Amino acid sequence: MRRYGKNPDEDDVRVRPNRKGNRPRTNIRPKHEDASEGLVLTVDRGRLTVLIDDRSVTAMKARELGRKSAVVGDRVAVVGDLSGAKDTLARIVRVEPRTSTLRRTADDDDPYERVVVANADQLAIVTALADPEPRPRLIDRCLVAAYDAGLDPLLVLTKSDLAPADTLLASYGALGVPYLVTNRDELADGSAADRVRERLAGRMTAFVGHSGVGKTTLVNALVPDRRRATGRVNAHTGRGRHTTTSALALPLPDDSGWVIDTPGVRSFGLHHVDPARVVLAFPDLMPGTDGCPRACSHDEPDCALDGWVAEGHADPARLYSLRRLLATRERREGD
Ligand SMILES: Nc1nc2c(ncn2[C@@H]2O[C@H](COP(=O)(O)OP(=O)(O)OP(=O)(O)O)[C@@H](O)[C@H]2O)c(=O)[nH]1
Ligand SMILES: [Zn+2]
Repeated sequence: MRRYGKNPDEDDVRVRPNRKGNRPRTNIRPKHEDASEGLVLTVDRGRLTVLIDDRSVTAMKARELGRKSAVVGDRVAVVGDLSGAKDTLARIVRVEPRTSTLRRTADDDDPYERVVVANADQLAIVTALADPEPRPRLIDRCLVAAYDAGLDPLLVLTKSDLAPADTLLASYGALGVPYLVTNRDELADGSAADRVRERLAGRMTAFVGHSGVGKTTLVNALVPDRRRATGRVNAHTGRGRHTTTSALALPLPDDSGWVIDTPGVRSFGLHHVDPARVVLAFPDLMPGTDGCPRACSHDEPDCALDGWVAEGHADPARLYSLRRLLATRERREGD
């Protein structure tokens, strides 16, 4: 399996090495020194909305980018008509190196990776405590994706007015994932948004969750002028509805960070995940992997972690949690 972007400095472009060496790649890319820097706010059918200074500019990929894609959160260089006026179309000539790349596949055996967002540093995993019922496997999968991409996870448990959070929290205790619990009253009086906002300060946080968990309600509470922001974006993409069909980056008030709302997910395929990166999120277990066979998945009989933990070097609940996350890749139920 080919892997991409495991190195945060690595580009997302899928260039095959020139094995034959008969056609050296030349750098024909014009310099575009006059290009302006922008941030991709959303993507809709090949049209990207890019924030340049304070303007939303509609742009498309320049041909020279080839198969390289620009996704929400990408920093890009843009040329052409940058006025943001109606019916203008600028060109994206460069995608800057990403600090992170959150990916998913539709299914675990689906090799087609889609990049969900670029440059996020936190993943808010939104789960309702009821209506719809929490789906721990989906949470685990999102956690694995976050760890793989190097994003800090944040668990946001909504609708605690409908069901208590203790059972779910107990099963995540050993993982040490930071969490917040919100309910309807706190949404109404603004305290839910205030508490969530504290965790978002200065960060770019992608919100993921199953449809109906209250993600949009929460994001709207965090970004009070969202309706205006989405309205503006829609004007440029020509889309009349404001359903979340593409990820959308929204600035938090007072320049205090970015929220990226993403469409509700039913599954989070992990075909692309490298187990060796998941264990990096368990620094307390890392020394125990020294005795592992080469390319150990840490979920196999020869894994040295069992013996090491049995010797008392780490909390067995931590190894159990790691194994649970690693095992979530093997399941095929689609969640
Ligand atoms: N009881 C209760 N209902 C809530 C709470 N938060 C949101 N809801 C309701 O849950 C329903 C779904 O909320 P949305 O914000 O649309 O859910 P979503 O996750 O954005 O769903 P998609 O847009 O389909 O991805 C709405 O009817 C909300 O009013 C909560 O804390 N308590
Ligand atoms: Zn191992």
